[in-house]
Amino acid sequence: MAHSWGYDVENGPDKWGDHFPIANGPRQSPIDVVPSKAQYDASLKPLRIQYDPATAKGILNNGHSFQVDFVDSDDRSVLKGGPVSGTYRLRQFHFHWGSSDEHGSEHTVQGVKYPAELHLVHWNSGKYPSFGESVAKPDGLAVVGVFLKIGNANPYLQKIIDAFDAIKEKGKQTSFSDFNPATLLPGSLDFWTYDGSLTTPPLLESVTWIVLKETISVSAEQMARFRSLLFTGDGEAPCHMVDNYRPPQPLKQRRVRASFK
Ligand SMILES: NS(=O)(=O)c1c2ccccc2cc2ccccc12
Ligand SMILES: [Zn+2]
Repeated sequence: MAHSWGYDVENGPDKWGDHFPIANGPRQSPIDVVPSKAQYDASLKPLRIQYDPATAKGILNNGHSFQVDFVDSDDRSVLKGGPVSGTYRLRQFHFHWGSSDEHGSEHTVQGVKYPAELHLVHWNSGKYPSFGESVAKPDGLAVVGVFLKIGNANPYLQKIIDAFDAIKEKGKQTSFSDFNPATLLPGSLDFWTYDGSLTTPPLLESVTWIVLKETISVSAEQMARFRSLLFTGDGEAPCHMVDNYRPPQPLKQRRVRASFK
């Protein structure tokens, strides 16, 4: 039977190493970012992010999170600069969140947990012909992480939340168009960066992580809507999609660089 990883006690992060030994590898994600130990690197360029809302394609409940997928057949929505060389093309974004507002993010900042974390997934279109080709390469992927903090309702998140009724169960998807993910970015693009991995199986060590220092807002009511989604599919006993995060992993021989003093 195909391995079905998840976030329960019997198939969750502590068990992933049984089928994916790289779970104990040298560059696993997420990590706890310790700002005082991050090294300011003046050679880091400003992040250049340019997304075309017309590339938004659909929204899917994949049974682990929900993701918004983008047309990635050309370079209309791209990330450049920061710690990466060349052009990385936007593929999808998704979130991780908790069962309460006290936890849910994957990265933490000196032990501080946020209620949710947004991941914008990009692949190295300047060097590889496709996402599939890039996903296992050490410089194949770049993921921008953005922390969500409880505050005012976020009108840009609301457009995503309004689609949740159509994707409540695992496997459900619907069209999702004319959306600019740049509206989900904070005012400052100051970031920490380090070499890491996918935070879900297959945990491939192919991600340049770019974790933004500034948060975006989400209301407690909006977070409750995230928790209305289900891990389970039609006909299964319903299980709410919550706590779909991997805890921080050992930093090992890595350094974390900061784009700001
Ligand atoms: N949490 S994650 O960003 O590592 C991640 C991906 C990262 C890179 C490429 C594809 C990814 C697909 C994911 C699908 C679900 C959850 C995390 C995912
Ligand atoms: Zn993620």
